[in-house]
Amino acid sequence: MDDASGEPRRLRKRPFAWASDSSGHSEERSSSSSEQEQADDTCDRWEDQQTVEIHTQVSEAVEYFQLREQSMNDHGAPTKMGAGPRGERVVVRRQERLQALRGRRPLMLREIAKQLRGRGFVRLVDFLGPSVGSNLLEGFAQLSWQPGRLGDAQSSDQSRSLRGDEIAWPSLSEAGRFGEALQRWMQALDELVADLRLHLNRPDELLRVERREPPMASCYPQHARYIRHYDNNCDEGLGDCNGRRLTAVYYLNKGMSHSDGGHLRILGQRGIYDLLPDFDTLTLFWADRRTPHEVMPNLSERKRLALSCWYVDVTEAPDAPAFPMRLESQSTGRGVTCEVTKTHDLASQQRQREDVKQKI
Ligand SMILES: O=C(O)CCC(=O)C(=O)O
Ligand SMILES: [Fe+2]
Repeated sequence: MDDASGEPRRLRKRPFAWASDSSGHSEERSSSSSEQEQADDTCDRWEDQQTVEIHTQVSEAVEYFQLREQSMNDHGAPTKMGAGPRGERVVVRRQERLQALRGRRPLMLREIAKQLRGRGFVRLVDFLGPSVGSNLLEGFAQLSWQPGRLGDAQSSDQSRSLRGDEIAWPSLSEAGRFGEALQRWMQALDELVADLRLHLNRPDELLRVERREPPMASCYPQHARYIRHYDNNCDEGLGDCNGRRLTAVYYLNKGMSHSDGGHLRILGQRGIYDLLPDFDTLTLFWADRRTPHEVMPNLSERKRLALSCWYVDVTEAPDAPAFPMRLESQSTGRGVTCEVTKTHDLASQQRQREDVKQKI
């Protein structure tokens, strides 16, 4: 893929360059912001030589399949990083930094952009407040659910053991409190992404992201998991390119603790992070090959509930079933009403998408 400057295609950033100590744990080093930026620059440096490119791609593939094997053999093993003090401390520190910038939106946006660019994900707590979250939660009871499916697999016992969630597509035109809450959520998310476009304006970031898929609700019963995968398995225009650039997942699980499992495990460029899917928390991460991730088994009897949306670069996938997002940034916004999409027939398009979604 050529970049905006018209430079020739070069090697994609290595997706698996996280630092790991000999125990297999990864740790974020505390670093000054200039060191941090230097590290980011290093990540952005490209290799030019063809041989290096081929070698790197082969070892990435091998590494990825080893990771997948590891994921499939985990069988609900307790999480290593998030449950332990180190990984959690890092995630919490980042969150606190963001919290401190609340009410100062321009600074908050810069911090969100920095975290996304630097480690591939960002976690925002107290995204909408308890009443919107509770109305969403209430509405989940009225959705019609169906099994989530892996790319090529039928809904067999084996595929359910790899991906055990149930999914549904709530309509933004739902009546009552649920519909209102959905629209509030969608609007807040669209505004956030629109604002972030100003900070994340590279071609492989949000530059060409103007659309999003219909939101998807997910429900993981006890023991359900989702093995390691990418949400968009596109490699420089090759492979299964669905245009997804940014994944947003908003969680609805009250009173969760690490012993409940169900973490979102992100294999980021700087480490492995287990993120607790707790109530009113939003996680954003790159949907493409920069972010292998998985949902760890839900060890609790309570269902793990979330609402997701994928933001799409249609230049990568012109036929993607995606719709215009609200593009006005909140800072300059004039209160344009959130576009309401009937998800009726979108559900069948979405199902087709789920069928072809490449799972590793
Ligand atoms: O619910 C989550 O934390 C992530 C789910 C996921 O990876 C997906 O639906 O593709
Ligand atoms: Fe995913």
